[in-house]
Formats: sequence, structure tokens, C-alpha cells
Amino acid sequence: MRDPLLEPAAIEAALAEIEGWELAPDGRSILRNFKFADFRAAFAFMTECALSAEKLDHHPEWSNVYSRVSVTLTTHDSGGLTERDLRLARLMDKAARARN
Ligand SMILES: C[C@H](O)[C@H](O)[C@H]1CNC2=NC(N)=NC(=O)C2=N1
Repeated sequence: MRDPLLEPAAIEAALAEIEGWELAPDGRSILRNFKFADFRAAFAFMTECALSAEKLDHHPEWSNVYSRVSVTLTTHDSGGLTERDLRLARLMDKAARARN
């Protein structure tokens, strides 16, 4: 069973509440760039998020260059944004806050 897509109004409300994320131009994903002190901190963040993502069975599209981690969240199975993306975004924000 696919997760239901969020309505545009729900996406707007969520973006006002989760700090630092922006909506992709096509409206199907949210993006955030994280910055850490160094590669060690960035990779520790990714390790923590990877374990959380696996527990949620919801996985980020991301890339890392030294101290920066760029993240895109979308629900592939549903073809856009769902509550699962917001849940993972909040978890990633919390993990980043603990390292900044
Ligand atoms: C079978 C498995 O539950 C699905 O493929 C999950 C895994 N992780 C996922 N992650 C993301 N970001 N989107 C998905 O649709 C998705 N689907």
C-alpha cells in the first residue's frame, strides 16, 4: 500500500515548521544542505542517519563532499512527498543539531 501524497497546503505547513528545507521546483521532493566542522562530523551524521533511515525503511538521496552533506527526500513508491519524508527530515535535523 502506497503512502498518500501530501496536499500542497500540508507541504507548505510542514516547510514552515521544519527549518532549512526547501521544496524542489517540481514539488516532489525537499532539499537541504548540511554543513559540519569537518569530514569526521559529516560522516558521523551520515552514519547515524543511515541507521535511522533503515529503521524507518525510508532512505535519503544524498551526497557528501568533505564537511557538507546534500540531501533530497522523496517517497519513490508514491511519486512525491509523504509523511515519511517529513519524519526523516525531522530525524536528520535532530542528528545535525546534536553535532553543530
Ligand atoms: C520495499 C521498501 O520498503 C521500499 O522500496 C522503500 C525503501 N525505502 C524508500 N525510501 C524512499 N526514499 N522512498 C521509497 O519509496 C522507499 N521505499
